[in-house]
Amino acid sequence: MRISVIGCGYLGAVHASAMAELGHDVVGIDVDAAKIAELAAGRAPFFEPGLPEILASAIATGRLRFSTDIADADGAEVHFIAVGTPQAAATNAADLTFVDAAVESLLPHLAEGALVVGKSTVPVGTAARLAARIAVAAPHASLAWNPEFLREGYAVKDTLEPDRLVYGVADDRATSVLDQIYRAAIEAGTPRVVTDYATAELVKVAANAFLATKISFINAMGEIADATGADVTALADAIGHDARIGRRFLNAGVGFGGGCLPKDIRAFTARAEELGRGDSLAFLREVDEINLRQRQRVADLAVEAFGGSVHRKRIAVLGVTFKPESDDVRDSPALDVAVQLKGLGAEVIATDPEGVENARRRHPQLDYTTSTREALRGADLVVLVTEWREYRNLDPVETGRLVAAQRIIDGRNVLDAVAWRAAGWTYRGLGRP
Ligand SMILES: NC(=O)C1=CN([C@@H]2O[C@H](COP(=O)(O)OP(=O)(O)OC[C@H]3O[C@@H](n4cnc5c(N)ncnc54)[C@H](O)[C@@H]3O)[C@@H](O)[C@H]2O)C=CC1
Ligand SMILES: O=C(O)[C@H]1O[C@H](OP(=O)(O)OP(=O)(O)OC[C@H]2O[C@@H](n3ccc(=O)[nH]c3=O)[C@H](O)[C@@H]2O)[C@H](O)[C@@H](O)[C@@H]1O
Repeated sequence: MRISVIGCGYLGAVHASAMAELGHDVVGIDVDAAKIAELAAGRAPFFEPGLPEILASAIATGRLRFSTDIADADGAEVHFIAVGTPQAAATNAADLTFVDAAVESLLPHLAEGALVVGKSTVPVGTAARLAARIAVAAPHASLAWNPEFLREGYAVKDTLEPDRLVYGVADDRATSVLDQIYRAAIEAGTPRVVTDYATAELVKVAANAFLATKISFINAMGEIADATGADVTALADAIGHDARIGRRFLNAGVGFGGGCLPKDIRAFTARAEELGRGDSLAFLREVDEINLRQRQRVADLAVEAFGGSVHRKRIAVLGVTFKPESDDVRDSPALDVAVQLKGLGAEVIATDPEGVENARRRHPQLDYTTSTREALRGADLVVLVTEWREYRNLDPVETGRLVAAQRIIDGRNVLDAVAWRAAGWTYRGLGRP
């Protein structure tokens, strides 16, 4: 099928490449000329494992092009909307400016029978509003909402082999068009839920709200464990054996960040309030607060480690991205901790295998290095906040030779506390004795 993908960020660039990989004829469109120049040259503008390979192979087939000109969407049968929906500047609500602008810009280019397919995460009610707009301005076209569940770091696999497909549609034709697009996944037995717009929009935010709640739940248990000498990791293992609970997303630590979970739970809460159902999602405020407390807790542990002040202490912060296998620093707990410590007067040296460039752009006041050894050398304290494999595999004895003082805070509870203590380190985890 002929497809356009409007918005080529973490979601859209992967989606465009994956659709071409599946055999469709795709044009990716973005207003960011630098991003489009990179993509058109076959280079991924951000770190995402597997993307460079499918990008290059799809471009080589001639089935994938990139453009800054919305007119290049002309003639496509399906137009995916994959632009950002960040938190609005002054409120918790989602900023829909980009979605609205993308749909407006598409209207003159919609061919007879074209299907606009929303992938961006939006507040419930957005699809119905946009469908009404399309019905007036381009009545020969229609709309579906097809939320995306990919995880950064696994985006290519998640796009090609999704857990499930969700279609929010107003008619059967939209379902059959989406079935053609996702034929390979459907033939592989991927569950598919066909529903209305509102349910499809809600499925997406409900899924992220559930994941965020699961993480904050275990972090709340971690706070209680801290107060009682219990071990939250053993607790998570034990409750995780119950198949109804499950062990995934029960890793206590510095908490969740990124371009999605934090802003999605806030936007969901804001939307519920607009709908007069604020009470139903009041618990998500608590989920947010528990989450933000973990960042504070790591900073507090650092201060505690020096008996009350980090002033002029050299602190190595391992990790700046919101999670490993990504260069994304949006709402990163790791970067937040580094900035807090710097603000308290510490000499922070932050390191990350992929995120330094993005972090430096946001927080130029910090010192960065891409070398773990350089970060560790002479440190009075080491703070592990993003669990890249390289940091998980650090050898406590060898690391001990690099630092000035053997103090470590394991903000992700991924190190072997016994081994680190045996090597002479003062080890602190979160919710672990
Ligand atoms: N990043 C992720 O892992 C996932 C993101 N989502 C959702 O997908 C949406 C996009 O997220 P990301 O890709 O992370 O954001 P992003 O910020 O990386 O990408 C958005 C892109 O849209 C472009 N854009 C903005 N206005 C435009 C316009 N009028 N026309 C063309 N391009 C325009 C921007 O230049 C940018 O490149 C959000 O709603 C997000 O919640 C959903 C699932 C996964
Ligand atoms: O809507 C989105 O954009 C996406 O948001 C998340 O994906 P992502 O943000 O890429 O990352 P996750 O793997 O979900 O991790 C989110 C955050 O939670 C943290 N986390 C995760 C798991 C855990 O047990 N503990 C924990 O603190 C991670 O470190 C990270 O900061 C969802 O997992 C995706 O399904 C969804 O599509």
